[in-house]
Amino acid sequence: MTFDRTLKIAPSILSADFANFGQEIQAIEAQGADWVHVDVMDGHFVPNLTFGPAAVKAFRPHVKTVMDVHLMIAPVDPYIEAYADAGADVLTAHVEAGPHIHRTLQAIRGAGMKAGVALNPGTPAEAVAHLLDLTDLVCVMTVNPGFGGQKFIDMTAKIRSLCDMIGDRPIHIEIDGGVDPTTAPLVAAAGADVLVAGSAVFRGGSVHTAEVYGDNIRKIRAAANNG
Ligand SMILES: O=C(CO)[C@@H](O)[C@H](O)COP(=O)(O)O
Ligand SMILES: [Fe+2]
Repeated sequence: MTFDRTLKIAPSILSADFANFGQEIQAIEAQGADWVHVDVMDGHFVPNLTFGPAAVKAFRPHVKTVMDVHLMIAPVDPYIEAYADAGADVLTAHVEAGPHIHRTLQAIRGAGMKAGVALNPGTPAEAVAHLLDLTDLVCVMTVNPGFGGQKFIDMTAKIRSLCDMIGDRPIHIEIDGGVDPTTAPLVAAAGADVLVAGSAVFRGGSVHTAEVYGDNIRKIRAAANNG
């Protein structure tokens, strides 16, 4: 995985058809997705439950781009090897998930993956200030994590602070939650390069009408690039 700052759209398969993940992943990639975002929830760190390492491993052969795994679980450390074995390219843990995020990021890199750190809306940018040498991606949550389809919370001031803090380090800034053609220009202009979008990509389409996914992805990308 090489680093670049061009805008990337990462559809979240949380909004896909849960009976059809393989075809859904193939459809979004054929329609222009740059990364595939996989939301892992444990019913403890967040009040929702999705899938674990065995399911993520089953997604892997379908993902030809980058498998971006967002862990909304606590604790994280006991599962890092399992997600490496499942084939995650990027593994993101929440800074709020435990007291030892520094060790967690070291372990993620040690297991051969890119290390991401996510910030809930209530957590300040400064929480990652001493983690940047261990971090390949900072995920700024623009909803409280747990569900797709929630209303965007404006975090543009936090994104700008992170950009200043990151400087020219090769660290992606990812935005997750409520991204659509209206909100994408705000976060792109503030400095984000990876835009996660679930409902705004899958809305109105299916694996049989995958061109709808393509239209949705193009609209988000065009809005972000023109913003
Ligand atoms: O991590 C999460 C939610 O906790 C996200 O990745 C959502 O899946 C984004 O969904 P939309 O807000 O784009 O519908
Ligand atoms: Fe996510």
